[in-house]
Amino acid sequence: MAPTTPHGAESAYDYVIVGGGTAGCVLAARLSEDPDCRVCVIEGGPSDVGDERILRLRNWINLLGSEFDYGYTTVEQPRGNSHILHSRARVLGGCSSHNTLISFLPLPQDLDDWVSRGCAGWDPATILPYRERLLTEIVPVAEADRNPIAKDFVTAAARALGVPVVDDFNAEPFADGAGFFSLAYQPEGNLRSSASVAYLHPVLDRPNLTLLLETWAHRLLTDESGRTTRVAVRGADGEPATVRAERELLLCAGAIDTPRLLMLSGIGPADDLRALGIPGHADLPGVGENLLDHPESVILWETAGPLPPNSAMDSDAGLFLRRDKNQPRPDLMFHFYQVPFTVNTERLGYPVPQYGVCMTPNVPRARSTGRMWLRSANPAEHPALDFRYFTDPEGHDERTIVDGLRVAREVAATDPLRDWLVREVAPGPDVVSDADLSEYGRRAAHTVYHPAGTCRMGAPDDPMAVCDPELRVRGVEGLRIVDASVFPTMPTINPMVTVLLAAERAADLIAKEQGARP
Ligand SMILES: Cc1cc2nc3c(=O)[nH]c(=O)nc-3n(C[C@H](O)[C@H](O)[C@H](O)COP(=O)(O)OP(=O)(O)OC[C@H]3O[C@@H](n4cnc5c(N)ncnc54)[C@H](O)[C@@H]3O)c2cc1C
Repeated sequence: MAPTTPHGAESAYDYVIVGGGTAGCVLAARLSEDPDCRVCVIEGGPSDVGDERILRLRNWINLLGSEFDYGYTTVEQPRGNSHILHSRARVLGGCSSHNTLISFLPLPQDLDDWVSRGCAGWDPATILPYRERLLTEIVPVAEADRNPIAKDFVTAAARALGVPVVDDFNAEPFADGAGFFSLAYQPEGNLRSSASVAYLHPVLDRPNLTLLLETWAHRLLTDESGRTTRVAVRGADGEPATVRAERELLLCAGAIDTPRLLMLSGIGPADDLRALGIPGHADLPGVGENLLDHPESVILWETAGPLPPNSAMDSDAGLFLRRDKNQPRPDLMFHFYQVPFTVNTERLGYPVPQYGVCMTPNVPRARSTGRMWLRSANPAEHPALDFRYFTDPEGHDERTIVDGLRVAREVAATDPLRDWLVREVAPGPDVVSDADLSEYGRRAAHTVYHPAGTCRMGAPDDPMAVCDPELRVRGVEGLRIVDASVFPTMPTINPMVTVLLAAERAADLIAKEQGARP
């Protein structure tokens, strides 16, 4: 932890937010509602304002691996796929400017899990009412975007599996069901209602809100009193500078970059950091641990010809299933893609059909957890990510994928979906045994792009908790984390709305604490 100011100017604000992503945009908008409160956002990527490539939801797939993607890779995954590109958005709005904007409230039991992990104040009765505050426009996929084959997938899934057709997954907690998703978008024009569009665009002219774009935070610094309130950045012009928070520094850099920044600043597992020559500031062994994700696999069919063209973002419908009917929550989830997603099957040698669809069964509450760590003290070097996919000793995650591939075939064999499909391309009808389905499913696996948990919150006596339930970093004064890294466990559903709710709550926690100060 370098206590000195690097070359370049130091500017000061009340709150400094590192990362203008999903959570960062919410916090920036909420904290700057008070005109006397000076808020600065440090964002590594460019603005999304007026950029059609970002703002048009259906272009999301073209952003994968683009200039707007940090493009993390993993260490070898002996039981999974070592070739996954872990996309993380480099643009204002963060992953909400890149993702498919599927919007689910967390299920009440997902939040109960957090409370049982020592996260007081994150119970459903406290958190779910924040939905009323969300500024993102969340609506079920519009009728005009409902492709006939996706409709037939929903009908076939409900018929084959005996689950209800769900009109609005956010109307009430659900146990299982098939249906079109709700998306944070404006169907007219296919425009994103990302955290950036919904929260920041309307308030960009606030004089008390400063955005430092294309600016990379690479180390946290202490001030004269020992509080961690300053951050060393490299600006768009390549020049070093320092930004100081007079009230609090808020880390919103996401589940990969928040722990990365902490570790580069000497906040993390002390022995590991010392071995890299990084002076220790706070020994927090949980930083980088508990790397969570939703792993998925893929099953691919060729269709007779081109499909009707309408869609919101090519994966508009899905399915939740309970294999264990004694449980209140689904334990298997599917996205239905009306395009062939072949990035992993092609690498395994399967043909790429000109016209096709796929289903991607995923593991909603995976039991394999991973970790990430720094490879060196060089802030430019990507950290090592080890998701340890499919390594849980009970084999739960692998079993879920095998069951998912079989369930997918049942749905595909059911009217009215059946008539659209010419043949199963991958893994192909000859792959039927548990062992063969597992081998294929794990090698063709992908991520649903939901890393979380790497700075988890927890009870004061939990040695692996990085922050307390009010999101303050333990043993480090002046620093709070607000992003997907604080999740103690993975919610069953796609997590963006959970991040938005967490950021709304964080804004309240910060305001309350500020109000309590003399
Ligand atoms: C392709 C894709 C599809 C997805 N689809 C869905 C979906 O449909 N529904 C859903 O619920 N979830 C989806 N997700 C996941 C969801 O988008 C994320 O979980 C969520 O947006 C994470 O929010 P966050 O605030 O934690 O981080 P982010 O939104 O990633 O924000 C982090 C921000 O910090 C900035 N940053 C990072 N490091 C630094 C630094 N050192 N200095 C300055 N700035 C920095 C980044 O540029 C970024 O803007 C998807 C994700 C991806 C990538």
